Amino acid sequence: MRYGENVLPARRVPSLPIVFLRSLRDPFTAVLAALALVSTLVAAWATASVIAVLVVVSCALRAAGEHRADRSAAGLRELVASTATVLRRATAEAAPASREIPVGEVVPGDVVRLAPGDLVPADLRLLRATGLTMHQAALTGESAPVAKYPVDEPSARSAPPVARASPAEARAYDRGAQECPVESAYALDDQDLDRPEGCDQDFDRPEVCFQGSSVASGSGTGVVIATGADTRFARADRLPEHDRRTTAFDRSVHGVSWILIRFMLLTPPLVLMANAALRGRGLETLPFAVAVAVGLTPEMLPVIVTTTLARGASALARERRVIVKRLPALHDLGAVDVVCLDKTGTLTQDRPVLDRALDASGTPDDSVLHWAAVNSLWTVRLAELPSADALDEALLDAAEERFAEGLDALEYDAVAALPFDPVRRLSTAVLATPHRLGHHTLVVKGAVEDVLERCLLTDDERARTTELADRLAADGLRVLAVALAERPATGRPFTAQDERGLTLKGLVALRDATADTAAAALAALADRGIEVKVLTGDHPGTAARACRDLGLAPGHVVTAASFDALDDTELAELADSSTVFARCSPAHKARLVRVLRERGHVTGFVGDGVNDLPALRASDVAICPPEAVDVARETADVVLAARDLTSLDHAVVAGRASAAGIAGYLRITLSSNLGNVIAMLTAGLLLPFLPMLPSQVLVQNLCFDAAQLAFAYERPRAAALRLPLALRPREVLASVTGFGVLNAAADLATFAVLVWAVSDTRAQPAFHAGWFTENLLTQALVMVLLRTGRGGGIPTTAGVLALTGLLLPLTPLGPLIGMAALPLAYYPLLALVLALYAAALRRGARLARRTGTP
Ligand SMILES: Nc1ncnc2c1ncn2[C@@H]1O[C@H](COP(=O)(O)OP(=O)(O)OP(=O)(O)O)[C@@H](O)[C@H]1O
Repeated sequence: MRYGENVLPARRVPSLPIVFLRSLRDPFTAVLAALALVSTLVAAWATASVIAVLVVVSCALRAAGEHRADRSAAGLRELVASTATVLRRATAEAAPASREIPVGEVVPGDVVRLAPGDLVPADLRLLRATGLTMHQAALTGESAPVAKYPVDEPSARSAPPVARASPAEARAYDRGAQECPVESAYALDDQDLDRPEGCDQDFDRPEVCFQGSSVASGSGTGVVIATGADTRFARADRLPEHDRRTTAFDRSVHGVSWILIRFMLLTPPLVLMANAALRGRGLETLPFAVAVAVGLTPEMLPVIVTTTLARGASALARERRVIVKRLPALHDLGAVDVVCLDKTGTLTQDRPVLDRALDASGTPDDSVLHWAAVNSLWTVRLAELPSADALDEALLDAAEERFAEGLDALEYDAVAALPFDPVRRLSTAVLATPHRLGHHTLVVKGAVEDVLERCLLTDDERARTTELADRLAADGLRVLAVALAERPATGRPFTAQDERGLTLKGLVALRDATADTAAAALAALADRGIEVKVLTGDHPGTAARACRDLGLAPGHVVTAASFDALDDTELAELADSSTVFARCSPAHKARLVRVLRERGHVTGFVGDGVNDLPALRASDVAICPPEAVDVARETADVVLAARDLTSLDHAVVAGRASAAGIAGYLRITLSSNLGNVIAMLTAGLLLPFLPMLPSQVLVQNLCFDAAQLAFAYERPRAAALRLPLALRPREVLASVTGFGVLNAAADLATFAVLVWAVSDTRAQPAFHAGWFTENLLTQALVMVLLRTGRGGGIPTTAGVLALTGLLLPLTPLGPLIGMAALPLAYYPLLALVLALYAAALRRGARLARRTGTP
């Protein structure tokens, strides 16, 4: 292949060595490496080597897990990858035809068609455009859509953003495919290939659509000028930081990690100072201080997190056909307590059929359908949309059926079109008025309020039409108003300003059935303690009726215009207490999601259209059905199973299972580690010698870490799946501190036993062995008694850990790391301490379950 595959270099799955090197950048690893360095500097070779082993083992495990996860995520992404619509000839003689091809197969010279919601598959120079606006936020950071239009001279940047087709172009539409100058290709000229270098202002070029951007509205046709690594996106050395919001995962797992890292960094100086002040010890305690800090680290956290999430995601894909594209999103799904959904295409099928066409007085009138269909036909044709949107398609189907001449009844000489745009909620076609030379007819259709606002009507007429539309909407119908206007032909391009002083023609009402699985899905979400909110661009009446039909009480429906004046705090309150929000623009939907998140809700958003894009980006978890437009699928973290909204419930359950696994691991590891650290510090100050040698602390750590890998294979209990599971660092740490203190009490009781049993406190090796054994036994107990799930072989693993604790000091390895056999009298007393500890742990775990503490 001459140009290679059209894939961004960054999109390729990184190789194992690269993933390994990347895992070294983990903050825990960095701190461990720093501690190993400190140990090396003071020639504490044993400590340094054990830490190095810990680092290598945890990084290798993590890299293997991540590499597997990356590969399977790439495989899963592939399943929902977007395609591009190109014009190609099958053979050199054949006529060019429009076809969908994988984005990777796009080559320079291909002619690509763009429609709302499409991702730009490569860098394109526009040949034609109609009302085309692009989201370029990924390239420029600018969130408002920018207009794109072809210019004769690529350098002529002052051309206005027109939404116009020349009459010749319009008439030639049907011949367009035959005339299109393609082979697989369009003859690229030097100017195309001479792409300007370097400066970001390239992105301002109106005639070029850049890979990395997506179509906000309108349509266009362009020739590919660069693919893969040659695109401006791939070559840009400075792109704006992708402002991915901080998600629930960042706040919980990362939040806990950073608190721990601060503790780890503080521990060595504190241990040194305390030992110096109270025991007069000097730098010789440094290896011990380092070991204590290492003892606090949950080294396996990244491994457990990656493995748990990757296993959850691949099971979800296999069993439920739900694709999780960004692994931490699975954890976030478990924490979601509010799900916002758009209505059309998510709760309804988005396969509307015409119900009736009425004039302004409510009398059936086929001419209203005629003009609505004329608008649909010409906005779709002139905009060269690869496919009509569902409302337009329904109107065209109805017209074909209703009028004897079928679609021929709609043939006019069309001049221009302003395609539908979810912000304006209108579409306009401009026709050469038949038999009136020099006059144009504007045919406007759209949301009732927006069309009426542009019509010449008395207050009475306006009120009557609004009432009629409300009645139709309350019946669950989707209502569009149709209006006309005649204008003298001026030769200047048509703009939105021309849609004024219209004459109302009437209303068309369409029926859209609710999605088959929507009612069951809403009930399942409510059962799981998730609040559902509907955010739609549609009429409040239609939205309320659809919700009622699905068993969701709409309450008072809030319209977007009514909350524009509210500040964020007021809106957050309103958003919290209301269920349905109608007439929302894309920005309204995003604002609602944002204020809900700022109020502390973990918010998922399910949407399928371009109008949902800002809200998808603003949410904690962006979710879409597989039929969603390209850019929604690209933005989404989770793509649901085809036509099955109940798969959202399965995804939530899988999310809660992973979050519960991670929470369980954190509680067990951290409480155990914290207990050990508190006990060691206290004992260190009371004893004339170190309570454990650094190498012993680290070996014990290694054994515990290895045992904990079992947590990645645990299944949660049903109780853990009942409610949203948000890990809040403060709550996690409070519960960890409680169990940690309990653990430290058991350790210190053992310390007392040891002082008694190993009567000669100078018999350090026996003392160390006693404490080593007790530590691993208490850790085994914690694993069994504090776990929140089932399976995963935890009891067996805990058994092996306990045996290691009992037997290791007796093996040749014992003396090697400074341990000796213990007197037999120690064991019954140790059993007593453990029994008391187990009883206290049970009570604590019951209490934590009752109070819902993680
Ligand atoms: N092709 C179209 N031509 C003219 N008007 C349209 C067209 N499509 C939608 N509308 C009008 O614009 C309104 C808003 O459309 P938008 O696509 O933003 O949301 P929606 O499809 O109604 O609902 P949701 O936000 O739930 O997907 C619609 O309710 C309808 O009145």
